[in-house]
Amino acid sequence: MNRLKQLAVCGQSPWLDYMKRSLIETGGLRLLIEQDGLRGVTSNPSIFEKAIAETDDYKDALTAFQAAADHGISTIYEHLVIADIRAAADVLFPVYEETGGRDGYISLECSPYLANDTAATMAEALRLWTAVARPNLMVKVPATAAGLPAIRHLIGKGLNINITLLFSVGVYEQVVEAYLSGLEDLARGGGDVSKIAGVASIFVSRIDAAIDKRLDQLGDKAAADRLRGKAGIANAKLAYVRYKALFSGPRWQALASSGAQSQRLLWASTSTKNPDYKDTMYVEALIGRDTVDTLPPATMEAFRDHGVAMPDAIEQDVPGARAILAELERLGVSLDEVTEGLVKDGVQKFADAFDKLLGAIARQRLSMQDGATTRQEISPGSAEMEAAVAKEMDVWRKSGGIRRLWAGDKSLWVGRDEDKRVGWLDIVDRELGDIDWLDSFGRDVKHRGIEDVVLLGMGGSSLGPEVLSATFGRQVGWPGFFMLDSTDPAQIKATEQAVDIGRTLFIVSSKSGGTLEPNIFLDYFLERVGAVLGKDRAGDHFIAVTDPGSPLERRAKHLHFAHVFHGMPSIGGRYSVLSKFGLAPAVAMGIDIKRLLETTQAMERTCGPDVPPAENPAVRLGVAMGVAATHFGRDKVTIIASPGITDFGFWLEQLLAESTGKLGRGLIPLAGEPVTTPERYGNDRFFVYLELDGQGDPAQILAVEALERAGHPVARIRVRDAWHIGQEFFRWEIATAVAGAIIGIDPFDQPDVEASKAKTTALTEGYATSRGLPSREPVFRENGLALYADPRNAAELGRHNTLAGYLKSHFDRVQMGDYAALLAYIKRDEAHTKALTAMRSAIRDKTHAATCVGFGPRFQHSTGQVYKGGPNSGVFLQITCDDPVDIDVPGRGYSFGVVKSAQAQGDLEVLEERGRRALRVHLKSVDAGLAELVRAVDEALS
Ligand SMILES: O=C(CO)[C@@H](O)[C@H](O)[C@H](O)[C@H](O)COP(=O)(O)O
Ligand SMILES: O=C[C@H](O)COP(=O)(O)O
Repeated sequence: MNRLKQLAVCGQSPWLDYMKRSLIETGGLRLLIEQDGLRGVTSNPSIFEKAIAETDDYKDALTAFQAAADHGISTIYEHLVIADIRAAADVLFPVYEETGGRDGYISLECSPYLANDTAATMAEALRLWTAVARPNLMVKVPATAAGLPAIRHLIGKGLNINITLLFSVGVYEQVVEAYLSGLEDLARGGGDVSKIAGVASIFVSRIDAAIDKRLDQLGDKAAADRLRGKAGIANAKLAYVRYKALFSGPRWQALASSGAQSQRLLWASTSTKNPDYKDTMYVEALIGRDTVDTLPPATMEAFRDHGVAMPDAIEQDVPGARAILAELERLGVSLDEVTEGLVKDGVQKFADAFDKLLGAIARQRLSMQDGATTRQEISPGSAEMEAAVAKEMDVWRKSGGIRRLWAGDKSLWVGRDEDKRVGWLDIVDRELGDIDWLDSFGRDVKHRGIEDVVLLGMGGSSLGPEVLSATFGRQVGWPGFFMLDSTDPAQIKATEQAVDIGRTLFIVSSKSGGTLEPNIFLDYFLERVGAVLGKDRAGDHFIAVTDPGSPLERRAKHLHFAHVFHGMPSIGGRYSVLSKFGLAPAVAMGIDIKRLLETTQAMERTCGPDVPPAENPAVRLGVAMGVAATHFGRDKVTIIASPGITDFGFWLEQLLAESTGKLGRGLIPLAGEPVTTPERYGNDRFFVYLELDGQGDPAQILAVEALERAGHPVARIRVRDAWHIGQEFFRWEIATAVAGAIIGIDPFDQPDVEASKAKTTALTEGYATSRGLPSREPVFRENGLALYADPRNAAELGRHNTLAGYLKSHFDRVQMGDYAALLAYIKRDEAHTKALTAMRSAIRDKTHAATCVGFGPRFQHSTGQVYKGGPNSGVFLQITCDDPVDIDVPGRGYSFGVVKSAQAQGDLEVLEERGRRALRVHLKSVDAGLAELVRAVDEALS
């Protein structure tokens, strides 16, 4: 007789500890049932990892599934695995029927990531049970502290449960208790207990592997030789003794009389790990009535070939088994300690296998995408950095960092209210579900013959739409787009003059609704529109994007705005571009937001909670930036963006600076700095090169290659086309949150931006009552330029006879690892940008420091956070100017020029209060003054 068939004669059911698609498709499983008397199958994450990652069995199914639509990694995994489980269940169904539901089962394990989470395990088990929809399924739940209550609950709900990762007899007793209580719950609720089957899987060989190792370390060779390879079987024998006791007596009889089956012991981990042991050792010793033995193919083959079936072997020499375990205890080898460690280790092993499995699926998904997800490559710069990044990546993998991030686990950051700030993670799906309203708004804009759209807003409420407008360009047949984020009177006038006021739609965008700038822009343009169209009709040319219940919403309603779009309180401004803050302006510009969002969805899946760090581009990027900054002082994130997506750099500056720049830490992002040769950069840079496919600037490309060769870390991202810009928003949002966790800050607050806002408001309100701003005496004047410094900075600068002398002294304060920032409260236009760029290049080339340029007050709502709240490594030159033409803010008692002065003054005061190295230069005439300043900076640095 086939030796395997003898097991059934001995009362034991042989199951197969293995699964892969071809086993079912080729009829192999059916043959095992027919020829070997196989009665069931078990699977686990390691088994599916080998099946999916190491065979070609699933290639066609995966291709077909992805051809229909793109899916997330877990969805693909479940699609493949559930199909296998169902197919195997169907092949095993005749066994299930023949044995009256005692055998014929296939097991499917809950995600090992959930092993320490009762509620999530329960939800997952129920979901899998429903999805597989086969009566001969067993859902596997681990015997962890969190698993035990889930086991009882699930049995009570009528599920067949295989309890896995069970090692200790003590825990086994709790498992039986959960089983019995679950059945009693089910009966109490009117359920049929006779329909329930369950097994308790005791892992055998792993116990020996762990104990043998300890024995070898004892230094008592005789004892080690006596006890080696004995503990696993001894432990199983004692478990069997308990099985017989626990499934007898009145409590059990009451259930049995209602048709309940006992929960059989299943021997798992039955292949020998030590080649010195007989390969059928764990099968032969564990034969016993009413048990299951699950065998991997090689063990099954070995037993078929030369196994010896001795009935009731499990009941032989139980006193000997007790003696073995007692001797181990005497020798100081604690079985409890070992088995406890094995549960933890087992969870980690399955999680490791699951990581590999999901990683393999993620790679296969990407390889099928033909570039639908934008690619990213990171050159680490040095071997040390590569090693440090790899170490941190492992921390992220082992601690489930990306899953915790997606779950909003605030302990990943500083543990305040970060869990309430992660609404941006699934915003793309939400917005796709709400797209009709936005579309009808787009039709309305078109229908009304709007010529231009002007967005009034600051920072997170404006930089995203600015990127969208610049990246997509003007859409044929749709309005032009302008954005106003400056209180500079000349800038406001220029915006007003660029549009036809009577045919313009104004989008007032403010998340809080209380920010001063958008509110006073609204005051001004409302009056302008009213003057052209009549006061009563003015409101109809405005829409608002704001959080529900904000002061702006109240104003919008009062003024009869054409539309009010709501943001979500769980999404901070700089993370809001894929919500209404970016989408409402995009629709008004005529951008197909459905296409934009659907393209972005691919990146959302690529960076999902189920994509392990090695395959998750956002984690890789965030870890690289975080490690570069915290371990290598490379905290100057230098953004080089190709033509076509230049403005993305300004959005990214805000995201990185405001998110990470606080508590004296953070990344200092800088965009718009011209590229140069490697030796002109310090060792404090982390470069990011973003290239819009087909629009790469050859000079930038060569420069980036040289940087890589010179050993600077560089992240390269190639954006396929404009539609893929949404993917970048999403990638960088996650990467920033990851980097924030490594830096150890709350990436969702902006305390120092709020401080500046408060200061500006106080100064402007003070002006309205006193008609003046506090004034200061300059420390020096020359050629229409005046220098201002607080006493500390003035003392540090010393006394000089020339402007260049002061500037030299100021920039001499730039040390290795510092950065220099030009903060200019002047009109943002090409000529001024050019002059500031000339200055920053000169400073960079002379000092090798990173340089930043910000136009005020725009930068206050962006990089301003890190300048004030980040490391004290900035040397600031504030540039202010007289405004020859000023504009009154209607009804407020002050002008835009006053607001701008208050903003500059407030900002400088905060910088000074924070001990920053700061100097202000005031230009009487902006153009002549700038030219003079460029000259003086050159002289100072020569
Ligand atoms: O389903 C079960 C147990 O219920 C089995 O698949 C179980 O997971 C396996 O036997 C073990 O994981 C295999 O353990 P090992 O041979 O790797 O030590
Ligand atoms: O980045 C955010 C700016 O400070 C503007 O804030 P807000 O959208 O609440 O007006």
